This record gives sequence, C-alpha cells and structure tokens, in this order.
Amino acid sequence: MNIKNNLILALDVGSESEAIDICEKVKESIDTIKIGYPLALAEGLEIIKKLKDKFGFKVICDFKVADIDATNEKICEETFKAGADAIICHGFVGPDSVQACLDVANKYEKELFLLTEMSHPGAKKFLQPAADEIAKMGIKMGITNYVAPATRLDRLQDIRNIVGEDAYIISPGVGKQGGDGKKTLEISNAIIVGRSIYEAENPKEACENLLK
Ligand SMILES: O=C1C[C@H](C(=O)O)N([C@@H]2O[C@H](COP(=O)(O)O)[C@@H](O)[C@H]2O)C(=O)N1
Repeated sequence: MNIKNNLILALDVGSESEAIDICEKVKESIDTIKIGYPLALAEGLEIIKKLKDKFGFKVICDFKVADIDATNEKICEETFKAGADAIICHGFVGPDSVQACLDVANKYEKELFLLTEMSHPGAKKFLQPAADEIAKMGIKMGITNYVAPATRLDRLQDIRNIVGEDAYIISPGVGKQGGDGKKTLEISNAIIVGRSIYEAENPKEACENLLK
C-alpha cells in the first residue's frame, strides 16, 4: 500500500461530523485513514464510502478480525463490500482463521494486515510471547503487510527481522502511547497516529509537526 507521508490517521472519533471536520483539517498531509470500531459502530460501514468519496482517502478497517474461519470470511466480505482498501486481522487465532481473511482480501484484490504484537502494556502478557510465531506464520502464508508496535522498538526490529525488508509494516503507538515517530520509521514503513492528531488544538499543525 502506498501511504502518503508514511502517516496513517487513526480516526477514532464518534461521529461523521467529527470525522469530516478532522479529515478536512489534515487532508493536505495524509491520504490514508484507519477506521476502527469507534467510528464504524457509531456511523455504520457507510462511513467508509462517505469518507472515500469526499476525500479520496484509502481506508484501512481496523476490525482486528479474530473469529473462526467461517465468520472471519463473512466479516471480511462485508468490510470489503463496504469499500475498505484493507483490513486488519489478529494472528493469535491461527492459520485457518487468518487464511479466511487472506482469501477474501485476495478475492477483492485488497490488502490484509496481520497484527502481530500489540502496542499497549497488556500485550506483554499473552501476545508478546506469541508474536514472533505469528509473524513467522504470516511469512509462511505469503502475507506481506503487518502491524507491529511503535512502543517497543526492540520488538518492532525483531518482527522486521522475521518478516524481512520487503514486508510492509505499519506501527501504532506513536504520541499518546509514548512511541517516537521518527525512530519508528527507521524500522516501519508507516506510523499510525490517532489522539495526538484528532485531540490536538490544531490537528493540521499536529500533522505537520509529526512530518517534521
Ligand atoms: O497494537 C495496536 C493495534 C491497533 C492497530 O493499529 O491495529 N492500535 C490502534 O491504533 C490506534 C492508536 O491510537 P492513538 O494511541 O494514537 O490514539 C488506535 O486506533 C488503536 O486501536 C493500537 O494502538 N495498538
């Protein structure tokens, strides 16, 4: 995925009007947004096409898909039918569940991002011990896109070493969670930033400062 300025806006706001307001302010700096449950549950999947049509953005749906294969297939079908350019699935649910997501992404000629280790402190308990194996599973399955934490650069480097230089890694945790954008982009291909932008007094300036 070609992401402008290597910066993805995590649009975790609770209404279409807030979403449009933020997007208006930052549209010079970004061309890719990540929509998760907060906005999708508030406004429905229609919000994907609304924002794509209005701003021409690429939309990554961060639904952290983590069900059995049959249900994962249904979730991905609905998400790509609604216009998503990519979807994020969890890896801890195993290869059959991930393969179901990959098959649907390929059917729509869209992208799947495999979530390895999460960025928050609780990830250390169960996800961190499994994250290397999740990344190795992704490589075995031919997955090229990954999510890995900006809050632990050592772990981000470990995952980069597993998935290789040609893989595309996007990293959340910059800003509010303590991650450093510049240092993260020495390893990852793009950073994901939410609150540091949409909660800022001046989101446009916040974006521009991040790009500096
Ligand atoms: O490990 C992960 C996975 C997940 C993701 O990106 O898949 N995210 C998401 O990235 C954004 C960070 O927001 P902010 O902290 O900049 O406001 C939010 O939408 C989180 O749900 C993580 O924060 N860590």
